[in-house]
Amino acid sequence: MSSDTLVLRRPDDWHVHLRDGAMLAAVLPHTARQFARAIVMPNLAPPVTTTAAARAYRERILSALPPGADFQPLMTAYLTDDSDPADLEAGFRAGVFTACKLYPANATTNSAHGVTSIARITRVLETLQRIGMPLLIHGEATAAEIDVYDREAVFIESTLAPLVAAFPHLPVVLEHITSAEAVDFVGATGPRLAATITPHHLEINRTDMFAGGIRPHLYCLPIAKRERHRQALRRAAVSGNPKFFLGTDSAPHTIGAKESDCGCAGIFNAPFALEVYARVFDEEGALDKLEGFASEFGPRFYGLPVNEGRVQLRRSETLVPESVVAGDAVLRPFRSGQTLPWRFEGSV
Ligand SMILES: NC(=O)N[C@@H](CC(=O)O)C(=O)O
Ligand SMILES: [Zn+2]
Ligand SMILES: [Zn+2]
Repeated sequence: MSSDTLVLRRPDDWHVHLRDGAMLAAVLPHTARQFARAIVMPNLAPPVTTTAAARAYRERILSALPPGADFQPLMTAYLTDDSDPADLEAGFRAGVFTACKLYPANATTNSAHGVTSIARITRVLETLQRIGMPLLIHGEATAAEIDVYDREAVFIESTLAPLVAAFPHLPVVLEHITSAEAVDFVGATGPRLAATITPHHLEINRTDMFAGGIRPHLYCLPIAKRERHRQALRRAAVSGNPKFFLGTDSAPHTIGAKESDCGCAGIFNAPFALEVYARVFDEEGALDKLEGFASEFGPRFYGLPVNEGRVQLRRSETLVPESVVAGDAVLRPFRSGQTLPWRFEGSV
């Protein structure tokens, strides 16, 4: 393999929003082109809270796949204060659910039905620990008085640390980490705690959100932090530590919903996700660490086999278009207008 081509075991995306209806049809081909499997977030409106709803959503995803696509959606259950542990267990044992998702109520997009306090879901957590079903967490404290840039660190201290201490055998993924505090906590805690890292949090800091004016397409939650946090995330991603693996958090909203008086949180990065990760690992002199991060550590954590196929990236300039037209919707992809140094070429 020359240094201008990069062949990887087929990667998976361990955190993605595929949405529903016309938006699902528009964004799914981008994820299915680059990834073999994806952990599909359940924050639809209404949210996917039961095995029956997840089964139906999985069918809609499979029906929306382009002909010939080889892609497996891995479904998650949106936890509420009223989640039924017996249904979650049945859905997990039936192979419908891969994991449960904990949104603190009102932490992010479509989280109004989320969990209001961990004490409300004690029986659920006991069940998950007993059956080995992973708990995926949007880790932000939600009290209005907490500064938005501190919400992840406060959540770790006030909620995550006691949770992992109370449930030491529960597999937990702290999703889309954004801070040095998260890197340090995940690194220092036992093997049942892992974290996903997005392409955008590896590339942008909070100042980039205001470069020359407000940049609504760089607004996501948890919000990008100071440069020192971005550097900590980059070190974690390229470290070869299997606790840190790929999760794009591709979260499409229409351009209209982003460029608004009260714009939505979420960055649509699915079309060029691997190209951006490759640029980051290349800049860090760590292209040899990309395969573990993208294709091996996630399956290992979830107890799933790694993919058998291989994909190729080539060092070749790739212009990211200004927009991706998706039926009636127009979406702005992450890094629109930029030229990326890598190109995803598909299976080899
Ligand atoms: N990341 C985001 O900013 N938005 C996500 C929700 C989430 O992952 O928190 C979305 O669904 O739009
Ligand atoms: Zn989230
Ligand atoms: Zn997300």
